[in-house]
Amino acid sequence: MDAATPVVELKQITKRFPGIVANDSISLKLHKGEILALLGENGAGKSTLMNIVFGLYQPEEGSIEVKGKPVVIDSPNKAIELGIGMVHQHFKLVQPFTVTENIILGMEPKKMGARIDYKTSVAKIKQLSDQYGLKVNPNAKIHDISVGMQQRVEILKTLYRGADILIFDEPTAVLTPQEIGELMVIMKRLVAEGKSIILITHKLKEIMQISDTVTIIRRGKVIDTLKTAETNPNELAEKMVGRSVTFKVDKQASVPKEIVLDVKNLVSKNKEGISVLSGLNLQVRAGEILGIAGVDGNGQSELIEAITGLRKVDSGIIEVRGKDTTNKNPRHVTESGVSHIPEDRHKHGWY
Ligand SMILES: Nc1ncnc2c1ncn2[C@@H]1O[C@H](COP(=O)(O)OP(=O)(O)OP(=O)(O)O)[C@@H](O)[C@H]1O
Repeated sequence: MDAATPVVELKQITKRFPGIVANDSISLKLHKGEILALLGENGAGKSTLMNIVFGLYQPEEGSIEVKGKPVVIDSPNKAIELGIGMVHQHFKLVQPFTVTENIILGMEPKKMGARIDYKTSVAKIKQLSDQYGLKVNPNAKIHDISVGMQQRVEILKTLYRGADILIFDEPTAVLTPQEIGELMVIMKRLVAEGKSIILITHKLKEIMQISDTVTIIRRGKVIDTLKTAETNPNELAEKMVGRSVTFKVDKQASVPKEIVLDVKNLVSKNKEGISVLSGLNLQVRAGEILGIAGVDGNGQSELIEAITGLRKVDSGIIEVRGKDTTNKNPRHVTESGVSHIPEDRHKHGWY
């Protein structure tokens, strides 16, 4: 394979679901040592495309070449065999197991009587961790390490299996700003060592910071492929949504009036008895927008569920315009004047 041959080339990939063309004749190329960002709004078709590359879906039309050779990727095992690894947005780790146990899980020898040499695995993981600056302790238990570190275990899992093409699915959604910085450094290190990366995202800042090339998809179609150095967030946003976008909001200072939502000392526990909301207080006044900041998984979803009646709370009070709606059903809450636009409209919405 000469240097100009893409490590992955998708040629006119089409994938249909009932009533929708999720991928419409998509072509793209990933070169060795490159970070290619796949940019698109929710529902644009990014995950479908990457699930095809990772062997989870089969396209109806089109073909794939890996390192210049036509391939059929009919399972994740086949993808791994071809050197393709996926770092999922939702980690697939067993909490009470160690880093090493998680990494070797599923790679046990098929031959009767053959055993995995745990010590050798630890040494190999240590070596990979050092080589790519991952700073992972092979003997740590997953439930004792941070989310950022867990993501690095997922990266190690792909490297351990010999991946040289890594797909990252919205990797920064679960990270703190500091962890995002660290991930960027790791991605740069991976490509410097000869790996190639596809980064699925809709975050323009990260694309500008880290990628070499951007392919924009909208409604299942490739809109454009641009060199990152030759574009800017405005152009990317316009191509992503299909109309001009302004980042400037002319906003007058709000004049908040009476309290319309009052949340007092809210406590809610999950099935394991761990508090997901621990004495939370907030007030929203008429005429104001209240923003809630936080990394995924810190109780935002549970708070929304509690307010909208989808989750029972263990103690505390929720009042809408002075009326107690604590632990009332969603219909009651809706009739009290609360509506909810869910984060994932496919999973929780009705349109
Ligand atoms: N298994 C499926 N069955 C039916 N329709 C699907 C399936 N998977 C995806 N779709 C549809 O295909 C379209 C593309 O979805 P896809 O998940 O690939 O988009 P995306 O760009 O990854 O968006 P997101 O960021 O929300 O995941 C959407 O309209 C979605 O509803």
